[in-house]
Amino acid sequence: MTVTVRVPAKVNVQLAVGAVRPDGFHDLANVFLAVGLYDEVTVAPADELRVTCSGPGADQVPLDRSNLAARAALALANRTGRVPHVHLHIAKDIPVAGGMAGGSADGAGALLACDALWGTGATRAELLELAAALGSDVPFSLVGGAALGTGRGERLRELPVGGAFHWVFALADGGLSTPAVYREFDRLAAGRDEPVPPPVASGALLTALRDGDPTALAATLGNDLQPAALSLYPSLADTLATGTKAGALAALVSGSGPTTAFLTADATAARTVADALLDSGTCRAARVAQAPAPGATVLG
Ligand SMILES: C[C@](O)(CO)[C@H](O)COP(=O)(O)OP(=O)(O)OC[C@H]1O[C@@H](n2ccc(N)nc2=O)[C@H](O)[C@@H]1O
Ligand SMILES: Nc1ncnc2c1ncn2[C@@H]1O[C@H](COP(=O)(O)OP(=O)(O)OP(=O)(O)O)[C@@H](O)[C@H]1O
Repeated sequence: MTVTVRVPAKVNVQLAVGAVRPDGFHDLANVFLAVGLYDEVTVAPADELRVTCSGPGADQVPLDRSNLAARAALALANRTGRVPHVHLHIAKDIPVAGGMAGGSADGAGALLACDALWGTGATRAELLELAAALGSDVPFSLVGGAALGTGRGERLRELPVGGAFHWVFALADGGLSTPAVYREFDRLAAGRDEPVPPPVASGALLTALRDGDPTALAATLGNDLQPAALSLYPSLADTLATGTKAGALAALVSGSGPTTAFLTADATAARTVADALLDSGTCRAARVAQAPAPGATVLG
């Protein structure tokens, strides 16, 4: 028997970052939106725990026990008294180290797939607690749709979304390390006179999401990690400018980057922006995707 779970990528439509906490994490007001780019995690019984990976960037994904899918299987087995002898296969389509929660998606996918394979009977709350222990973005990968994440981003309140949003994602060469981007955020903050304000979700942004209004959403998008990502990867500014010139309603760095995200008015505008980004040579690839997308889902 095998179980396959499909899990979406995310873009942060608002990422408000507070000061660094004593535990090294930052308090966030993190408005997640799941987008229609997916990894698939397939689990099957095996003689020992084994991870394989295929798809773009698969060579950069660790196949040992540091892989988030492996860690998820081990955590669930430990919690429910199972032996974690499974083969996990990850079919990657979410850019690796791209700021779109690819590893988190695989962690959430493996949790749900192993849960279904083993019939653990774990509750949704237990799966969410295990997910939060794996990483700040992992609970959202389970939930999908749109949600406000507080704390380090792991405490979720699901949000209503009133329509489809059309996005383009420009994939960059190489990746950015999430801890390095947060460290750069701290370095830039230390150079300013005012302390970092507490992170607060924008009411106007939540209304724009609820109304399914891309123009209003474009006016309220924001990513406090963007200056840090641009500082570490300055040429992203050219990619952002190219998409804006091609008619995107708004352009921003996705999470910790280096993927850049472009909100467009409709599917036609999305295609135009994607073509312009590709022609410009300011990115490695451009992908069109709709949001919101459902969270981790067992297929078949
Ligand atoms: C940038 C985002 O993707 C936006 O959704 C997330 O905040 C990062 O989430 P993630 O990759 O799941 O991060 P984790 O695996 O929990 O943490 C990795 C590292 O990122 C930094 N980190 C992460 C989340 C947070 N609220 N504050 C942080 O400072 C810490 O250095 C931490 O050691
Ligand atoms: N299943 C996995 N898929 C991809 N990377 C993984 C996985 N498990 C562990 N990693 C490690 O995590 C690092 C970050 O990869 P990931 O694709 O999750 O980045 P990201 O999308 O920028 O993350 P986030 O948006 O959550 O900050 C990789 O460089 C890799 O070493």
